[in-house]
Amino acid sequence: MNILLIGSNGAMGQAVLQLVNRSKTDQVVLALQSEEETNPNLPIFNDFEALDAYVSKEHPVIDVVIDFSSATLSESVVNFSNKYHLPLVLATTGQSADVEQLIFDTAKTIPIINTHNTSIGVNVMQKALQLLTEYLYPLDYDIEIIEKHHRFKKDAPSGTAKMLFDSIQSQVNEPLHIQAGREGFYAARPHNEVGMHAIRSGNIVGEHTVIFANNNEEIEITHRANNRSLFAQGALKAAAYLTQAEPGLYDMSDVLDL
Ligand SMILES: NC(=O)C1=CN([C@@H]2O[C@H](COP(=O)(O)OP(=O)(O)OC[C@H]3O[C@@H](n4cnc5c(N)ncnc54)[C@H](O)[C@@H]3O)[C@@H](O)[C@H]2O)C=CC1
Ligand SMILES: O=C(O)C1=N[C@H](C(=O)O)C[C@H](O)C1
Repeated sequence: MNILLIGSNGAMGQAVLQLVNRSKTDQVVLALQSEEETNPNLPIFNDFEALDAYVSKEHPVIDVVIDFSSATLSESVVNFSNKYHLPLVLATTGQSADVEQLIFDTAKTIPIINTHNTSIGVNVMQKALQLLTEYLYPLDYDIEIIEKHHRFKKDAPSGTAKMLFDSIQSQVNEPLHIQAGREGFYAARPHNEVGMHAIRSGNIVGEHTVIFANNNEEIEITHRANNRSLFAQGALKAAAYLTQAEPGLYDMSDVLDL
């Protein structure tokens, strides 16, 4: 696969490059990042205007776009991919509702995976959460989500925490309310509240815990990412899947056949 990598010198961009460098079949052929860098083997751009000018003039062969950058770029990433009919793995987190709508609309013309977590573990954990919620929420168990990440993470709560919430909500017939952190004195916790707590510290790669508890017992289910290569591996799997896919909005359960 020929990959256009958005966010190439970031923590995740570097993890993707390391993995691709060991591959016999995949290569990053173009890159975009905010920092200037000259690489004789890889054209690197700092904005979409320059990237667009190059692509429209040189017509490089690109099979897929992988984006691990910033939510501030997502609109441009989606519009660029659409303009050149390129499948898109959108792995960046923190998009606004407007951009989510743009992603939904654009997936009518190109294949898109919009996922906040490309790991196998988190995607299987979502299935486990659905089962736990189905049985325990009606029995009055409280549900809380705790996520922990490195000090450089810009968005909170994490995209994965929101995905886990969506899995829980999918099994409940009433609207759940996200309570982002807690402070001060207020009335008792309503049953349909899901607390969401974001820890930022050191170089924690990424950890997500969901607690189900009543007066007598607690169940905790935790996913801990020990390194970033698992996210890069998932993104490459997703990219390969999209190169064979019709236009549409897909998720990792399609890629992993869950
Ligand atoms: N879906 C998943 O499995 C995962 C998603 N992520 C998400 O990926 C994103 C990136 O994470 P990290 O690599 O840790 O961040 P980072 O801060 O280390 O890297 C960000 C990259 O985006 C580029 N960038 C940012 N703003 C830009 C701009 N205005 N113009 C051009 N380039 C720009 C930077 O130059 C850098 O290359 C975050 O949204 C994070 O939440 C991270 C890990 C896994
Ligand atoms: O920013 C990160 O690092 C991560 N972001 C993703 C998220 O917001 O869920 C996934 C992973 O936990 C790492």
